Amino acid sequence: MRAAMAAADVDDDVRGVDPTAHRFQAEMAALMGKEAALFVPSGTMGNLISVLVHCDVRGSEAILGDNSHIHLYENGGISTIGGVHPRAVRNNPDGTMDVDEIVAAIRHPDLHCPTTRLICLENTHGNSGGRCLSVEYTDKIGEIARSHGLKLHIDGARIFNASVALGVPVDRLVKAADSVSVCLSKGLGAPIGSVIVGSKVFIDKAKILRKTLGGGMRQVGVLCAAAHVAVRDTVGKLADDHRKAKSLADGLNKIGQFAVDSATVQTNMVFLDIVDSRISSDKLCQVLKKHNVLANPSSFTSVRLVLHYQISDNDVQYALTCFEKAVEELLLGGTRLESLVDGTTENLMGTSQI
Ligand SMILES: Cc1ncc(COP(=O)(O)O)c(C=O)c1O
Ligand SMILES: C[C@@H](O)[C@H](N)C(=O)O
Repeated sequence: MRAAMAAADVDDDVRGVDPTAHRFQAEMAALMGKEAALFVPSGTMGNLISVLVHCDVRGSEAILGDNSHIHLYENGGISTIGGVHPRAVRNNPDGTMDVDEIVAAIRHPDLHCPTTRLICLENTHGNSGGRCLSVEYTDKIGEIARSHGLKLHIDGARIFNASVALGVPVDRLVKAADSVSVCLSKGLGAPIGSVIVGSKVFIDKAKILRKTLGGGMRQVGVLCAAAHVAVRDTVGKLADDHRKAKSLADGLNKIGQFAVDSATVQTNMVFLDIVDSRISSDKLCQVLKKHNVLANPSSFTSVRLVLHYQISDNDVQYALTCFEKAVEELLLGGTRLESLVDGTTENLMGTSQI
């Protein structure tokens, strides 16, 4: 990937003449079954641009999940920057929103109300454990959008994980969407960036908005070269990430203090519940970090683990031993573990980021 970056043929992308950016964008548009594509610095900007292009009239409203990334983790950008009103609909545990609740949220013309212009989905759904939205569900929401004169955007930060887990080609999975934002810098392993895909008219507007937001980049071919390698070489490794996630979940379920609903482990994420009240997620993550196992508390009693292709099966087994040691330390007050860790830390495997 670094060699591809160094060798990239580059020029000024603000003037639209970076050849590697052109090639990568054309490749992604074809792969996703859309007319055009645009490289952007982040998934947050990809979602923001997409929503603002679809909702380019004052008083617009976007229907989105109350547990979605756009609604929770993008600083409310669609409102604070774009003046778009969010209409949050309850996310189900599987990441979907009930069809009838979406339909009920669509505004009827009324002097008192914003105008619905967009429905946003998220696939896979991050806060639901990386679960996949089916192609049937996506098509159904697309049909609802079309029949009501609305657009459909998919936050596809991990859309390739969904495609691989479902066994559905990615262009088929997003066929109903008017736009998709795809993260290259997550499980695909590129150092930075996302790409948005849609119609040529949509992408032409998106390009202007990207510049407005300060996202116009110059020799961006350096980054697109990495992104090309990521899509070419890593999509084929995602199924193995998913297999290792299930292996991690199975191992965690053998430790009495933890529980994982294995049915929710569909891709590369594992959300574990701590079923021993003596252990908090913060403390657990702190102890794991001492052993180079990086995890995020997702609530006081649950922890999120995300796998990627550089995590080996041995790393998964190593992580499981670290969970066992963490339990000992947190329940025994660190007596036995300190002696264990002091004497053997340097023998433990290298950095294993789970
Ligand atoms: C589902 C989802 N959408 C969008 C984003 C935003 O991506 P970025 O961190 O590149 O802004 C993330 C975060 O990583 C995400 O998990
Ligand atoms: C928090 C969010 O921005 C990030 N995508 C994550 O899943 O960790």
